[in-house]
Amino acid sequence: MIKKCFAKINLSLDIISKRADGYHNIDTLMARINLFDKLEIEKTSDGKFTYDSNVSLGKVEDNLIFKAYEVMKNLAGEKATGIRVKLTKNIPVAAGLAGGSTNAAETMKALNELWGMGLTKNDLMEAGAKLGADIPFFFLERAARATGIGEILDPFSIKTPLKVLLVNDGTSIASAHVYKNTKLFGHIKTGEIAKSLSQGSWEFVEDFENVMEDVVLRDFPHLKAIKENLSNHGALKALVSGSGASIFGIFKDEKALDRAYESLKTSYNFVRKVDLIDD
Ligand SMILES: C[C@@](CO)(OP(=O)(O)O)[C@H](O)COP(=O)(O)OP(=O)(O)OC[C@H]1O[C@@H](n2ccc(N)nc2=O)[C@H](O)[C@@H]1O
Ligand SMILES: Nc1ncnc2c1ncn2[C@@H]1O[C@H](COP(=O)(O)OP(=O)(O)O)[C@@H](O)[C@H]1O
Repeated sequence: MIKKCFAKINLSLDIISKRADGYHNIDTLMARINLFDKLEIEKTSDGKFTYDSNVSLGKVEDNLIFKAYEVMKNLAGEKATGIRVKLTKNIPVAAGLAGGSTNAAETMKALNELWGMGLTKNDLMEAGAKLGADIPFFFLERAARATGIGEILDPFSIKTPLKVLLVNDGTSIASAHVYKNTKLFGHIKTGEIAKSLSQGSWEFVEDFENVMEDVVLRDFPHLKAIKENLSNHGALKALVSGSGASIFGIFKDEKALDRAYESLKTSYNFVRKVDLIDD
């Protein structure tokens, strides 16, 4: 079975409060983009987890695909089998694009089908939330306003034809570091931004904001040039996605997007025109 694991960007991201469990309540607008890892999963009769990938992600036990397998194995009981997994990674890692989370979610979807478990979307969301805050979003398969730790999902449509250029220079950033250091939050008009996007308006694009950006740009100052470059090339808005380090530019005009792409593509590791697929 082959699954496409789509990445996400956060069009806007606010923190609402710090929780007693160390996590944070957030208010964010998330949309999947047409950048994906290819995940191939097949059942085996040896009872083992066998893994192969085009990139090295460290110990297999730390891989979210393996963790998702373990969660599903516990839920599947006697229906569980060994599996062989092949991951072709295209999504930059630790980049604010939720590459690990989307891999985990698609593993869970695949095993639910391969093992005939009959779990509902809600069952999968609940099980996925225990593995990572960003995972439930990938079961929804719609753009969403995410609150709580990211697991409370309110779908919305994006009618504004946003054109997006995504840039990543290879910097990896740990989400926990950024959450811990972000001090100014709680002021983004998330509801108004979502409403305006669902009406096809451009009015609130200038209000897109990510409260984590100050910490990301303070601790990784070389990223400022990417943001500036995107703005100088006509992006209406250039913003860090999630806890970084990917930065996306929002364009209205296709030609400006093309010019920015041509100019930046040789300067950074990863420069890609992407579409939002949840509209
Ligand atoms: C910041 C966001 C925005 O979409 O995305 P990324 O930049 O990682 O893509 C997410 O909240 C990342 O979600 P995810 O990466 O699934 O987080 P988890 O694995 O559950 O948690 C990693 C660490 O981030 C912190 N964390 C995460 C989510 C949250 N609502 N509050 C937190 O404080 C905690 O310190 C936690 O130990
Ligand atoms: N299958 C996976 N793909 C990517 N990263 C993974 C995976 N499994 C575990 N990780 C780990 O998860 C962390 C976060 O990676 P990722 O999900 O790509 O980024 P982000 O949380 O910034 O969106 C990294 O430290 C990475 O090593």
